[in-house]
Amino acid sequence: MTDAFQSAYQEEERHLNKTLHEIEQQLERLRSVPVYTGHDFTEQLLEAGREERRQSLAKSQVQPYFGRLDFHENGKEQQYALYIGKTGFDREEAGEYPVVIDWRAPVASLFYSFTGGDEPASYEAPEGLIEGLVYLKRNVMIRKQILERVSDTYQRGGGGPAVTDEFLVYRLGENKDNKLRDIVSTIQAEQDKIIRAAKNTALIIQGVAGSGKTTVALHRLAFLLYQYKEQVSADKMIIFAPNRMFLDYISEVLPELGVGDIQQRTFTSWAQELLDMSLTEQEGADTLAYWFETEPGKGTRELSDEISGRYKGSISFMKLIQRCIEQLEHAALPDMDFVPWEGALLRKETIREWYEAEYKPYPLAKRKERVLARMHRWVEMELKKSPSPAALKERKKKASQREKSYANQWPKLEPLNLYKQIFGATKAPFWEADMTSSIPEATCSVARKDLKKGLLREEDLAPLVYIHTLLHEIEGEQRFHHVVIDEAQDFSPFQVALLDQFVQGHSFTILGDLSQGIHGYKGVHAWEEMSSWFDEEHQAYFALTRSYRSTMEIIEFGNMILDKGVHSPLLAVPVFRSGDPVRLIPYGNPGSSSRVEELARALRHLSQKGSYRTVSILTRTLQEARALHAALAAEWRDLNLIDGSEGTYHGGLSILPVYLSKGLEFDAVILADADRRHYPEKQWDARLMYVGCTRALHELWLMYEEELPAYLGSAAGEKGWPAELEAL
Ligand SMILES: Nc1ncnc2c1ncn2[C@@H]1O[C@H](COP(=O)(O)OP(=O)(O)OP(=O)(O)O)[C@@H](O)[C@H]1O
Repeated sequence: MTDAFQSAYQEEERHLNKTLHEIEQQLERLRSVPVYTGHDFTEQLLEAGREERRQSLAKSQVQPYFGRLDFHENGKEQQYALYIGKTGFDREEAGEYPVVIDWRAPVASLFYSFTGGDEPASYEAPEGLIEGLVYLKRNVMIRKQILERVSDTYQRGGGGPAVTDEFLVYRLGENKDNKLRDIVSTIQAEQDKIIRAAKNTALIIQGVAGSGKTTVALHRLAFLLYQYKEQVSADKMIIFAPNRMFLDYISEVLPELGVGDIQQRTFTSWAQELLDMSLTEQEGADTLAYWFETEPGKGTRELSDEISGRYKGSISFMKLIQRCIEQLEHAALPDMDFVPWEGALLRKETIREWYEAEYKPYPLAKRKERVLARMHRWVEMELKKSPSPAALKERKKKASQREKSYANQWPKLEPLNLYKQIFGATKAPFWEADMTSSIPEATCSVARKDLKKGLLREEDLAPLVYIHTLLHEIEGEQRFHHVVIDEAQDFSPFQVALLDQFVQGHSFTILGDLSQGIHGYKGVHAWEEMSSWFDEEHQAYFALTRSYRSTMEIIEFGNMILDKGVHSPLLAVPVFRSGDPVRLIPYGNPGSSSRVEELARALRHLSQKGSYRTVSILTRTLQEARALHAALAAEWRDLNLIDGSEGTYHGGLSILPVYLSKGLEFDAVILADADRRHYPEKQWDARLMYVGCTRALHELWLMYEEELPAYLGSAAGEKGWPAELEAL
């Protein structure tokens, strides 16, 4: 330990003790106030405030802060050491700065945006731009009140490189369990810009695998809740993610950041709830099986824009639906007078006047409701003119029947029914026949058959919800303050445009990676397909190119697949963290007779190695994952098979098909059957291979039969088993 380091450590230890003492004193004072349980509203509010502080201080007591920035603001007499933590708290007596500053506060942005250099640094405060000089940037790692590590990334006049990544590299080298974690202590400048971007913008973030997209989006939610507390509330924010297991995987980050109540859904479950209908569980599984469970040697199916998922997800289909509903609005009103009984007449011109002028601003279902209600009121007024009780009774009866039959003349305003009409699965009398002629014939005939059988697909949900919104109003409680879409490359432009109707101020965080777009049969192939929906001034595009998940060796290997297989220019820039070489191991090692035995051998080795907590075998298909799991289950009772139906990710040892591994990460990955037969040289197969390889944090082994795909030909990996296993 150098002297400088020792004195820094001692200084921080003293500061930590002082801070813990301050927290303890504040907590003691709060605890000494008896808890108020009475009915006085003001007292109740005060009690709620005290309880909030008690909880937040109790949290701070475990790890009060993680960073320090010494800053000399222009015009101030002296520099201050600003300590930054997950939650801030003030001194009880007035002071220049709080004891700990919340990481989301404007001044804390300096801690993230400052990347070294002796020039003045600045941050945007509510009162304007604040400038000054940074003297020290320090990471302080405290676990359970114990100071474990002090690491300076910048010291004014320190000579060496402006900012080193030593602390970041240390954090990235840790092993991972079954949950994604917060990164407040090491947020990077390019990530911080996204987290702090203005609320009312549709942010589209293209980020390479492992660039922190998911993590950054979650931190952004915590930031928006802090920065715009008056305008947004957690229960009005929603995260859309691909499946329930992924939602479970990311479920710890927000609570770690002190944020609760944010809705986390799949698009399917949200849409089904809104429509009050359900798809069969089987539908999702069938779609995945159709696209991914192909025979070895065949590779993924060919894609084109004629594919029904692509068409049904397009803005042109959305516009077609809009035109159909507009025509329906023109044609919906029955073209007839209303005669509740002989001798009484409500002229069609009068009814049309209500429908087309007075109720025009309302959506169709409401217009219909209003017209019928007004007609009923008119009937009641007319009934009052009845000459006798007997006539009144007779007229009432007739009027009621005729009101019913008049209402039946209106079209059924029911989304599924109208949707069927669009594809000709039932008669479509309310719009012109050529209205739907632009739907590709293949899409139309498949949809017609499906709908006649009562089969709905995931791709039908956005159109159905859209029809629902055109017919009915979007209720206040259905609106969002902010929407996050993770894995957005698998979303359609239609889905985004639909959600735009539900969110205020185009407030979106849309994140994904085109190179990982393995669901090309429904997702976007270029971000312009989505961004074109938003006006220039309502959108911003960010590209994250640094990858934090994997070692340099794995990232470089992934880049080769991107370049030669996916043909993507979006290569990843590694953080300088070196590890073991990527291994390329052909099956057929002498002494080992089968593929299963060799995969077992690899799993045995990696699961016993070091302190890896998560190791996975990725297969090309679910069928292969099932068979392998059955073969290995006797040796590993705790080996999890992930088949897409589960709601929880358990970590530990897993076997899963590669297409279900998206978004997850593992300390070590064994990519089974990484050969040409399983991954032919097609762009979509190369994407699957890319997704699989980029799941690994520290170690990646590819095992294969015969030949590797050509794009791995010049692979910068090491061939064969590691020396210690080779010798066995
Ligand atoms: N600034 C950072 N400091 C420390 N760790 C980071 C940082 N940014 C990202 N990470 C880590 O990198 C890993 C990848 O993050 P995340 O899953 O959010 O990336 P992603 O871009 O969504 O990945 P993918 O698209 O491959 O699923 C996680 O383990 C995350 O904790």
